[in-house]
Amino acid sequence: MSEQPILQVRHFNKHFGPGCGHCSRPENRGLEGNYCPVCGTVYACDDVSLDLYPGEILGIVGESGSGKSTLMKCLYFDDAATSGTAFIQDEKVALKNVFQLSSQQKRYIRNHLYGMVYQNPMMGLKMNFSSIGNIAEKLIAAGNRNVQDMEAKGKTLLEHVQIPLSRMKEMPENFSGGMQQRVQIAKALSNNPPILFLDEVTTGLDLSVQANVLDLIKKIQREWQISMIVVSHDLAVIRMLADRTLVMLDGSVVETGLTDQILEDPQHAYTQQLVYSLI
Ligand SMILES: Nc1ncnc2c1ncn2[C@@H]1O[C@H](COP(=O)(O)OP(=O)(O)OP(=O)(O)O)[C@@H](O)[C@H]1O
Repeated sequence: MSEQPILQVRHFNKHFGPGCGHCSRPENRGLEGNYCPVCGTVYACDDVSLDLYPGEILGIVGESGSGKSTLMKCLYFDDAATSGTAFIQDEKVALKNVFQLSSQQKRYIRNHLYGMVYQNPMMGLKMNFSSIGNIAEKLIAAGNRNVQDMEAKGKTLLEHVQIPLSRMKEMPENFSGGMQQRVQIAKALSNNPPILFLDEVTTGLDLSVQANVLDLIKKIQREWQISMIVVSHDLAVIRMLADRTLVMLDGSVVETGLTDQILEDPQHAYTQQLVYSLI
């Protein structure tokens, strides 16, 4: 791929705990899974590097506890990275390690460059605001002030994610799980972000609803050319969406490549297990 990545992460670490003589040297960690048996420090993400290219969907797959959500949370600044670098291709923050920016600069990135869709809609939506009010909230954070413009934009987005406009004044708490996810997606798209994170967005939904949300994500990617990172424990979801895939196990990346290539010729024993479970 010749283009520059829109997001480049290098040697990212997120550890929970103080570390000790037994585990603090990477070459001699002696971990059990992802934690130190001596001091209990959890190495949730350990030396993770990735590139996200313009307009692609990068899938991150791994079992529960492999560190996928921790990676998303730190990239989205819901949590602080322990160490490592992340660079975004944007004139305001170019060449700056975004993990080390001020909270004001991080807010700029969240409001203008990032969208996030959480597994739990309660984390991404204000359940006691109307659906269109949720979108307006994000638009206001991104600097919009014109009420008519915001209403027009909110309606367009809700239509785009197939929420009937007759229900736009309703609170998401009245909606089904699939509808809540679609409102979350509309909200996440409202600031036209070049980068969208989707963390287990179909987990817990019925299969038919899941298929509907996955189709919507594919449609958005095709039409808007947004770069996306899609996290799932389910390789079938990643297979449907991702151009390239990164496989995580116990906080580390064990395999990365084109999704088709990983599905056809998995190299790591854990990836082989994941692929064979699809058959
Ligand atoms: N605040 C925390 N304190 C201590 N350990 C944590 C904390 N948050 C996450 N962990 C640990 O970090 C590891 C990675 O968790 P993470 O939630 O990122 O995994 P995951 O792959 O997203 O799995 P799941 O989808 O089940 O959340 C786990 O061992 C988890 O217990």
